[in-house]
Amino acid sequence: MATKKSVSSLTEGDLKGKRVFVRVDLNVPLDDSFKITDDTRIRAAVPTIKYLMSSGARVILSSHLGRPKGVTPKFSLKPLVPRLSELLGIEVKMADDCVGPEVEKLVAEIPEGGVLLLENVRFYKEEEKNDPEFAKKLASLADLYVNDAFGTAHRAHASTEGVAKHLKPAVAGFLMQKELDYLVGAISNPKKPFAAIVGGSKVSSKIGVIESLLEKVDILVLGGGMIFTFYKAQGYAVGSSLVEEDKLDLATTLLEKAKSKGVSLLLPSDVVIADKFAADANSKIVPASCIPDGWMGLDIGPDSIKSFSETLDTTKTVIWNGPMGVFEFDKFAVGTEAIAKKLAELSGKGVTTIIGGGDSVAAVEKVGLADKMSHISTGGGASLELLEGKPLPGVLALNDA
Ligand SMILES: Nc1ncnc2c1ncn2[C@@H]1O[C@H](COP(=O)(O)OP(=O)(O)O)[C@@H](O)[C@H]1O
Ligand SMILES: O=C(OP(=O)(O)O)[C@H](O)COP(=O)(O)O
Repeated sequence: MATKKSVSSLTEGDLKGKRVFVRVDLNVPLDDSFKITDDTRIRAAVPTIKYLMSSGARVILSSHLGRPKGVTPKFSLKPLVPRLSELLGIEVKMADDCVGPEVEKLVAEIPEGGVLLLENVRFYKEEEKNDPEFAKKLASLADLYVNDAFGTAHRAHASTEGVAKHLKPAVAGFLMQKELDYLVGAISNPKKPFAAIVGGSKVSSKIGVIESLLEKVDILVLGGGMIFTFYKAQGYAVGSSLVEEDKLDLATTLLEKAKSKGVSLLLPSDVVIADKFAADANSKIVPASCIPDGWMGLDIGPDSIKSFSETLDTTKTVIWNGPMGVFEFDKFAVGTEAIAKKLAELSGKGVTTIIGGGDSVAAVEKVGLADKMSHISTGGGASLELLEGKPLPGVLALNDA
């Protein structure tokens, strides 16, 4: 992807008094009483908004929340207003809609440096359809466009893609820029040795990532549920571990590919097995090659942690996507937590550590090490697509630098 124009290239002269449509990803988790349980994405959106505010722009914020089918009060963005106001240090106004005369009136009232949050853009089915007329309506609210919604950049929707065709300039926000710098920049031009750690439940959901990373890394460490498909392909006994029977040939091909490319591929040498898929399951540690019938592997074992750690000690860049085990159960979170701690330690020694979204981020946050990493992505699906080498529609639509 060509380098895109950044909001940082816009001066006060470009922004003062201008209406700026800013697509952010405020898709944060809310509990049953609409309390925000993780505000990371709101905090991540702040630098761009503050930059625009301090340049005297009139800021129109647009986001989705969840996957509503039509207007659904429980997916309203209203519960986010207090936290957003607190972080920005001003009273953020909220519109009940995202297009139409009422919204136009509220937009006209935004003072220089003020912020208006539009209601959930997915209340309109036209958003996900990238309907050109709807995109035009959104665009008609503003003079220029900033896309800072990295988490939604893999979607070609009206507010992430269509709207960019109608507003000039259409630029990347600071968060978008940072995500691209790390997930594209650091990976296409890494300090070597460069290692990738890929885990998670299934090999089928990570094929594209593994294949793409095999072209770039020196070391590939595999963990999580996907390893059992690799073991079974090698003829090991896997008990009742998670196996994708239709991906056995693929696993063999990936192992061969790693070999032919000179990539050092590490699978765990021992695993923690359980007699049922439950937090209170009985567990024991066994060599990875002999899991008894009726038992399933739910984490990597201590020898694997040791050898993975020793290998990671030799690296200068590490990217991690997907947990090493069922980290949601404390008993099987040890491997994932050990990797998180290892990466935090390596960051302190100058190694670039990138956490590529999804559950690995949740795992790093669970152990309180998020601020120790070089970069933690705010996008699960988006970071996976980037790592697979796919261009993101929300980025493609922006003006070239
Ligand atoms: N050995 C395992 N058996 C079954 N599920 C596993 C195992 N290891 C990890 N998982 C599960 O994988 C899930 C995350 O997988 P995935 O969605 O592919 O990762 P990510 O969200 O990081 O991309 C977690 O819910 C975790 O419990
Ligand atoms: O939370 C999101 O994606 P993610 O869970 O893959 O990080 C984004 O807000 C995109 O949401 P979507 O997958 O409903 O388009």
